Amino acid sequence: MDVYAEYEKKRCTAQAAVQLVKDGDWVDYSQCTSYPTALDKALAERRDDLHDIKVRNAITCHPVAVLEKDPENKTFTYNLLHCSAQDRTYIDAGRAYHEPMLFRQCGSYYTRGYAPVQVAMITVAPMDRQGNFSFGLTNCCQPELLSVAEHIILEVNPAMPVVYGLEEDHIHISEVDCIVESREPLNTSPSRAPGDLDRQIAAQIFPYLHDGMTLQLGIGGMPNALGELIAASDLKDLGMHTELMSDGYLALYKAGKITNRKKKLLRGKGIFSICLGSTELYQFLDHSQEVLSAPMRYVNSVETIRQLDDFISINGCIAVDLYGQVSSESAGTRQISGTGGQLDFVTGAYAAPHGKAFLALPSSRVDKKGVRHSNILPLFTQGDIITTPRTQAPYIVTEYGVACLPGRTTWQRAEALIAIAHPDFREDLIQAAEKQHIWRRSNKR
Ligand SMILES: CC(=O)SCCNC(=O)CCNC(=O)[C@H](O)C(C)(C)COP(=O)(O)OP(=O)(O)OC[C@H]1O[C@@H](n2cnc3c(N)ncnc32)[C@H](O)[C@@H]1OP(=O)(O)O
Ligand SMILES: CCCC(=O)O
Repeated sequence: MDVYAEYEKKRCTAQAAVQLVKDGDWVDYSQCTSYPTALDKALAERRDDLHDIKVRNAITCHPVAVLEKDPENKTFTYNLLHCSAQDRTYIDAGRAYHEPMLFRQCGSYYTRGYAPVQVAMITVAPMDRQGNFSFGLTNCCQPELLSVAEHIILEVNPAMPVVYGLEEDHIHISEVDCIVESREPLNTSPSRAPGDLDRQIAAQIFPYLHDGMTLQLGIGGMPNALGELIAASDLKDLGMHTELMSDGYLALYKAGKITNRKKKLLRGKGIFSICLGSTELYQFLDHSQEVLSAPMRYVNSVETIRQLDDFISINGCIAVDLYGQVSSESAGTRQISGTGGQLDFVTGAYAAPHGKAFLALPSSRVDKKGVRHSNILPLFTQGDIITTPRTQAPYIVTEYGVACLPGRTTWQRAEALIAIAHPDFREDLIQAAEKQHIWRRSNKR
């Protein structure tokens, strides 16, 4: 096959490519940095001649053309596997919907037929001489999505780095319907910079870290603060096995902290599944032999993580109740993010020899009226979604300390969690624990 002739045959404008979309279709934008910006704009222009188009995506970094062009959602329904700050604005306005998932299972929703896809539109790197397009920054569920899509449109962008993968890391031109060339800017990080509170929380986790461990850092300000702390520390020979590759890891690579030399699995290689950060991070990954991508079903699999000795997982959460139930994705019924890989990594870290998972949160928050609320609650009553059940609750961290929950009774949990609650709320929490019959007379006050 002459791959260049094939390329010319399939190359077209975004407007021509989106003619593949038909009434009633599910259109999948994949996730995060593979967002097809030019195709999204072209699809939006078809608002008046299409009907009932369901678009699926995750972690949107800028306004979505199909929603901006269709303010009454007459044609397009937007569905999200994981939510960013941008996505929250749409969900809050009743203009988008969450699709709950576990990241390690997300690809199987496609292959088992639960998540239909008529048209997949993804951004990839330019074609190589063999006719392959690298998935670049988003490996994620790309293999499964592309295996079931009835039509595949590639948005080829020279800004997308070529990222080598463990196994599936590209698509061949023979499998593609249309190719659209684009120079749209890639999505860059919407992640929050760390503040003082994040640094205080990160400092509580720091004593648990040691040379040679393999690290998974989640999304949010606190994991970024921890990255800063480690970069400035004496720790050495760390490994990277993470769902999300972020600028926190770039800082660790630049500081020489990550060598992957001590990893028990894939020694010498850092592994990720999706990447979101700065342009500098994307350039760092281009043709890297040290950092490889892999599908989410591999990276987040408990079977994989348990082979990593000394595995430490650190993620953020929103609220915890005195039973040890953790909500990391909603505030009441307000969808904030998603389960993402949290439960995968909590489960995997526990299975790994010497593994530990930390879920971190500020002990309280002050609302817009200046009123302080505890993030450690007697019990959840407002419809909050439980991301990590109490049976899997790991180490919970606030700026006041660390509560280790596995193997602890209800009264021990209540005591450990109240000890790391904001001091203004501890007495109320003790009274609530007494009423809930999870406070023992000999508990400390
Ligand atoms: C990389 C991997 O491998 S990822 C695997 C792990 N995945 C996960 O852990 C997923 C779940 N966790 C998360 O998504 C994040 O860690 C979070 C949301 C818990 C924290 O992330 P941060 O960026 O630090 O959150 P931040 O403090 O900026 O708050 C995010 C939003 O939640 C709201 N929020 C946070 N806490 C509360 C609360 N207690 N009550 C009400 N709202 C709250 C904030 O107001 C903000 O909303 P807005 O931007 O619309 O105003
Ligand atoms: C991009 C991070 C997704 C997750 O929280 O798992």
